[in-house]
Amino acid sequence: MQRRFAVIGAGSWGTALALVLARNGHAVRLWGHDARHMAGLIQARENCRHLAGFRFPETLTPTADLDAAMDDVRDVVVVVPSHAFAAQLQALGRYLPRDGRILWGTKGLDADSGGLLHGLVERHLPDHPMAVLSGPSFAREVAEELPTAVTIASRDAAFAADMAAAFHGAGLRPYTSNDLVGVELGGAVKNVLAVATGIADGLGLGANTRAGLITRGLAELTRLGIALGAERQTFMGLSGVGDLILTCTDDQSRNRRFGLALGRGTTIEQALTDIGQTVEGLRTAREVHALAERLQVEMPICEQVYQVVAGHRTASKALQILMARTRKSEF
Ligand SMILES: NC(=O)C1=CN([C@@H]2O[C@H](COP(=O)(O)OP(=O)(O)OC[C@H]3O[C@@H](n4cnc5c(N)ncnc54)[C@H](O)[C@@H]3O)[C@@H](O)[C@H]2O)C=CC1
Ligand SMILES: O=C(CO)COP(=O)(O)O
Repeated sequence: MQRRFAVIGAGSWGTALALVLARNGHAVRLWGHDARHMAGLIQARENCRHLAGFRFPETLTPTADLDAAMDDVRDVVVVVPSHAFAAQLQALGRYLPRDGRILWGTKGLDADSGGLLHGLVERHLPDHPMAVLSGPSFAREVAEELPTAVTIASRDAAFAADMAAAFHGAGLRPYTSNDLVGVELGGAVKNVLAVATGIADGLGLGANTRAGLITRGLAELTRLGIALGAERQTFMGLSGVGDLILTCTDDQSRNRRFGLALGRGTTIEQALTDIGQTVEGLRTAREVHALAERLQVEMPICEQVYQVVAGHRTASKALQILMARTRKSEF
């Protein structure tokens, strides 16, 4: 069934998700806060040009006007960076109808409380069905319709199934889950671990180091998840080990490239400027550090990433500390 969607956030991921929905025949309004960027998209559509190299579907309407984007819309897809998530939900509050439903593609934690993003949805848009879409999915590959599998998690199984049907197409296969916490957490923490593996590769360490960091990173992600009430098996799925492998091993990842730059001795500011896009892992490293401390969960790799990005430690010193930790049983 064709429906109307508002996609809020016209960066690479919001644009890719809007393309998926529009190609599936849904009427999609893509809203972005950057008026100049949106004017370019509107003009491209009017002139029947392409959107970031992709044919502009008839069903996709870009706009910088939130009133127009939200007019008569029930299903909202929020894809702004995590630092803007709370403010964006507040702005949406006055538009969302009583039966409105929210899905987000943002991967990160709440910048203020360090909590998961569903807590913000519960606070700002209470009593609306909500879901997160996460998993190994570089925006460009999704826009190119290269086969991609993701997870849509919601405590409302009917909503997850409905959203999975809306996004399902030639290039995107969504699975469903009821483990909202586990799926959200995997998407947030993998960014910190991608910075870690990037740092190691930037230092010129080998394939053994990378595989060790990914595996032990998965162990600490799982520990934190269980402390937060997630299900262990979620971390063996697409939003856990799947996204971890993708982001830690492929240079399309901005978080991995950020780590690579730090490992090679580039400053944080220069690395961010060179990447020129959202690097969630920087902020999330601080939030995971605080969360792990609060819950008394041992997360040595994330902790060392935090120490490096906070400027307390060099990358090579952080690696030395990890290797010298007290020996312990693997499981
Ligand atoms: N690019 C990707 O492959 C994927 C990204 N994500 C997640 O999606 C989220 C968005 O990332 P991208 O689209 O890739 O980032 P991006 O860097 O491509 O775009 C970010 C967009 O957010 C907008 N923005 C910045 N500050 C804002 C604010 N205060 N209010 C509203 N909009 C604001 C910018 O104008 C820009 O359009 C992140 O949490 C990221 O981790 C998730 C899966 C894949
Ligand atoms: O989340 C992503 C792929 O699943 C994108 O990762 P980066 O933000 O590191 O580019």
